[in-house]
Amino acid sequence: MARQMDLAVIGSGVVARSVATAMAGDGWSVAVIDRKPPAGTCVLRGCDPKKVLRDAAAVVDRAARMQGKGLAGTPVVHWPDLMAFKRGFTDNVPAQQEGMYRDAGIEVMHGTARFTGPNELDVDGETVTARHVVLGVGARPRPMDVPGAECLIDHEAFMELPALPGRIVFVGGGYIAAEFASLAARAGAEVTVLQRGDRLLAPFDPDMVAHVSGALPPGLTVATGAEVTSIERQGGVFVVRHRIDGRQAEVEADCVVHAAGRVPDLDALDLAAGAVDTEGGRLVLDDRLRSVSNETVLAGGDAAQVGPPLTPVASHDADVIVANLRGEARCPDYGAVPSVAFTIPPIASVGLHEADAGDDVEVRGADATDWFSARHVAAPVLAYKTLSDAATGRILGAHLVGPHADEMINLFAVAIRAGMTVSELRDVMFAYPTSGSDIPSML
Ligand SMILES: Cc1cc2nc3c(=O)[nH]c(=O)nc-3n(C[C@H](O)[C@H](O)[C@H](O)COP(=O)(O)OP(=O)(O)OC[C@H]3O[C@@H](n4cnc5c(N)ncnc54)[C@H](O)[C@@H]3O)c2cc1C
Ligand SMILES: NC(=O)c1ccc[n+]([C@@H]2O[C@H](COP(=O)([O-])OP(=O)(O)OC[C@H]3O[C@@H](n4cnc5c(N)ncnc54)[C@H](O)[C@@H]3O)[C@@H](O)[C@H]2O)c1
Repeated sequence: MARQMDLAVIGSGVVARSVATAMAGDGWSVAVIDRKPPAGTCVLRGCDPKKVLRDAAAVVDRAARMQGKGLAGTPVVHWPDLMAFKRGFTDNVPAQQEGMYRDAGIEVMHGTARFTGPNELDVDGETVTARHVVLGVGARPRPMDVPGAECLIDHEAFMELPALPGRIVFVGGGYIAAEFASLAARAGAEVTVLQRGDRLLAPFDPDMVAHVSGALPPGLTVATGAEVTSIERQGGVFVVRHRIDGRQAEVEADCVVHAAGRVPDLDALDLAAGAVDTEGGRLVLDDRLRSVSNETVLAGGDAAQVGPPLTPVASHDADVIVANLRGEARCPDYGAVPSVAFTIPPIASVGLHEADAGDDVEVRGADATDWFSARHVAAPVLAYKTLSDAATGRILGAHLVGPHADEMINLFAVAIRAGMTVSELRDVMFAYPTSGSDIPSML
């Protein structure tokens, strides 16, 4: 006997939770289906646990910088204790989420969902029919076609390691490599990042990235233009071979981590059976996040990757999906999505990039490492770049690196969303001495 629902949501992350609770609140019958314990990537396997590890490593970094400046004795990361502390933020969450769903009258199904018809799903042998299906299935590590790829562990396994390996290689040079390498090096590992591209952190301003690359801690080596060609297990050690500057090189490691990008996790869904079109491994969606071939199916977040695969985007997509399920006609707006890579120091970005700016855009930027905000914490880097419309003064973009860049970027996001001009933002009184009080000098 099939379960008949108004809405089946596949996934239980940011997209799924928001859509499911909103529609259940409207009186719809809703099922949330996940093959993993509910709560999704950000809370259980991504942003939150990563930030716990990273912020502990940042304490070590800050203390090390202050040696001889009033602090003596550097703290060390005790990995097993840090893991236990991290688990305090994750272990209870699935049960809490199940309780929350139950209280909201939402059915939680554990299993892998796949389409068996345009409005019908199979969930490990159980049939669910639904007027609408929302795909909040997220992303998975991009399959790597190199010999020995099975030796790679992913970020999830990395965050479960009982002990920090002595030597770690990260394959890739984006968010995951930069953040995890940064924290692992501060935690005491010898870390190598093998990045195929010509710099770390391609989505960020190249000048800000250069500051991050120039402030790498001891124990962290970044090789750019390095394409991994094979990984070989030799006893308990891995040999990671790569091509760099036209020659072959190799590096040994105790652990090799996949950080080479994530793709929408669509394979298990049998989308053809659901009449849901894909192209090149991506869903084909209209401007309201509906499948072009089956309008009763909508998708958002990392599964859709219409906007950048970030939590605030997943949350925004969920709002758009809810509006469209309610019969409104809403399109997503990805203008001014703030983004932070929680490297040590953090790097942040919002809005227009210099590379995309025309002649009518004013760009101001500087190395501000000699400002008080950096000097009083012995920070090795503080730099900024701001962009504004030359004619109207409207703020269009901001790119930051250094202490509190991760928080400051939100102030710029507010200014851009609110359509503020340079003179309006300069007029704001910021509490002093805070990093926010540097903002008028950045404009
Ligand atoms: C290591 C890491 C760190 C990150 N840090 C940040 C950060 O600091 N800031 C930020 O903004 N973003 C960060 N992100 C990105 C952010 O986590 C994602 O953009 C966000 O979680 C996407 O949410 P979602 O709802 O689209 O999917 P997810 O939260 O990934 O949910 C998808 C769920 O669908 C389930 N699923 C998939 N297929 C099926 C199926 N066929 N049947 C049943 N269930 C299925 C999966 O088990 C999963 O639980 C990070 C990502 C990673 C990997
Ligand atoms: N702080 C955050 O917001 C945060 C943190 C972690 C992850 N994320 C999200 O998760 C997504 C996935 O992260 P990611 O770091 O895996 O991907 P990414 O897309 O950020 O970076 C992948 C990098 O791997 C490199 N690469 C690909 N194949 C390679 C190979 N064979 N050899 C060497 N390098 C190779 C690419 O050049 C690219 O720079 C990101 O796009 C991001 O949106 C966000």
